[in-house]
Amino acid sequence: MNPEIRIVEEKVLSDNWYTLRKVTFDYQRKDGSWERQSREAYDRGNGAVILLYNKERQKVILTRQFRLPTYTNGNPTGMMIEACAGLLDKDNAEDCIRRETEEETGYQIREVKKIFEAYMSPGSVTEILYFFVAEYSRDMKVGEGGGHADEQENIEVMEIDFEEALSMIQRGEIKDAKTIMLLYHAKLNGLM
Ligand SMILES: Nc1nc2c(ncn2[C@@H]2O[C@H](COP(=O)(O)OP(=O)(O)O[C@H]3O[C@H](CO)[C@@H](O)[C@H](O)[C@@H]3O)[C@@H](O)[C@H]2O)c(=O)[nH]1
Ligand SMILES: [Mg+2]
Repeated sequence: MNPEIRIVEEKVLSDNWYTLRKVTFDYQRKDGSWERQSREAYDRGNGAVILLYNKERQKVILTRQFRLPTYTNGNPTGMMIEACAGLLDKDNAEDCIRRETEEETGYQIREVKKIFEAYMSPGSVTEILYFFVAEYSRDMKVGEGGGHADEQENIEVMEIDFEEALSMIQRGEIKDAKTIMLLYHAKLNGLM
């Protein structure tokens, strides 16, 4: 699709849980000459994330869970506060986020609104993430949430004041990019 790129070889380096590939390609420079490059790309599929908000009570629903990669890189407890999110299976992003919301938070939401999509780590991870927002209310609570027990998710559900969530970003207590993007989107667009 891009005439300035020619894929030469794709080699799977690891396919234990997700797939790590080394891709060798020729890249045409501005002066017309070609140079050979290779890059590793980690493919763990695509995902969807959602901010649940209640305008009347000025609250948002977030989750807290252990994230091993952060534990190996400077997060002393490994715990992360994040908006509810999940990987897409074969379903579309909207069905995925409804299902994931009920599994992780226990809320059965109605209207969801897609706000944008973003590559979260374009130099190394293939994933594109679909961003949603939805209003929730107490009567939509149909279960405890917590995630899939057989997937060992152990997700804690938190209901937090919107302004407090924004302060938690400033204090470094919320350090997850997708969650920061959603909270700032809500602030910037007057969702609350
Ligand atoms: N056994 C095993 N399980 C794994 C491994 N990697 C992930 N899992 C499990 O696979 C499940 C994936 O859960 P989801 O809720 O579908 O995805 P997520 O991890 O919350 O993904 C969301 O957050 C990611 C990090 O920000 C995003 O990258 C992703 O797009 C999405 O938003 C979790 O139970 C997780 O523990 C692994 O290497 N081994
Ligand atoms: Mg999840």
